[in-house]
Amino acid sequence: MAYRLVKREGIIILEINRPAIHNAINMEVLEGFKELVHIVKNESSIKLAVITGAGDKSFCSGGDLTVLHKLKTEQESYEMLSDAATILYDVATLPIPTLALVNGTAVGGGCEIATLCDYRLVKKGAKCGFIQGQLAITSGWGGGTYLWEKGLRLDHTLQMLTESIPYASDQLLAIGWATEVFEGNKYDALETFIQKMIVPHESVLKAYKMQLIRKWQQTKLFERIIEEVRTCSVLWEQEAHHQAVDSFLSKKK
Ligand SMILES: CC[C@H](C(=O)O)C(=O)SCCNC(=O)CCNC(=O)[C@H](O)C(C)(C)COP(=O)(O)OP(=O)(O)OC[C@H]1O[C@@H](n2cnc3c(N)ncnc32)[C@H](O)[C@@H]1OP(=O)(O)O
Repeated sequence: MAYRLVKREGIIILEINRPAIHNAINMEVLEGFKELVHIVKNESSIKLAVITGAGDKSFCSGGDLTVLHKLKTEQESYEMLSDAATILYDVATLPIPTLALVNGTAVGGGCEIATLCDYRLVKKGAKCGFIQGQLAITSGWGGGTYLWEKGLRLDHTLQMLTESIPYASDQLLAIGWATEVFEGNKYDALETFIQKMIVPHESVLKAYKMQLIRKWQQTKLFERIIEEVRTCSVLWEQEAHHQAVDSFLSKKK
């Protein structure tokens, strides 16, 4: 399976399970996100949703370029991008806190997925960044729009998007993108982090998450995400993007 879903003691964990290609996202993984949303919305006892990656190298390297490179036109890419962005919006607006357990590299759409979560626990040494610019596109799953919502200094937000490079864990903490940086076993770090949060009744957690979701509804976050998708799909069709993807794939061993 391209993902694993594990429930334990009020927590549900989705692990992206494609470590050979740095946990790149394909349609099967997106189905896993849909299943995560379905479970949380139907099991009121779940208090926290965690996303992580299999292995110790990567959290997620974004969209699977061996699949995505087949999409050439604005319309083809818009359909894929909007489908994924809609699924990920349902994850971001789950009625409980969400946490990215960043066990390694998170780049491109992988950095977008970590950014949409409410918390980011980042392994020391992990590198995360919006590297889409290296492919001559912008973020396309909502990640840029979510980043503007995370309360970083506006110049740091624009810098993280436009530099299109992975940031080291200490820099991610310094600019306020990482909630915490941990060393050692990721599940030990998760356990320590949630000790305090799991105490309140789930209705308390849901009430506070609803305050954020209400703000996003009132500021038309989803509409802004679809504008991001449209911008990405226009750039996607450009020759510069296709050349950048072909160049990456031609390096494959
Ligand atoms: C859908 C749109 C979305 C957005 O724009 O919002 C996106 O995410 S677009 C995709 C953006 N992601 C990338 O461009 C990341 C590409 N990958 C890398 O930069 C590197 O692989 C990295 C930094 C993750 C790891 O580098 P490292 O040198 O340690 O490993 P390799 O590059 O040799 O990778 C090993 C192996 O995995 C394959 N691989 C890695 N990432 C992807 C990917 N996203 N899609 C498909 N395949 C990927 C890589 O080709 C190598 O394959 P091999 O056959 O072993 O040569």
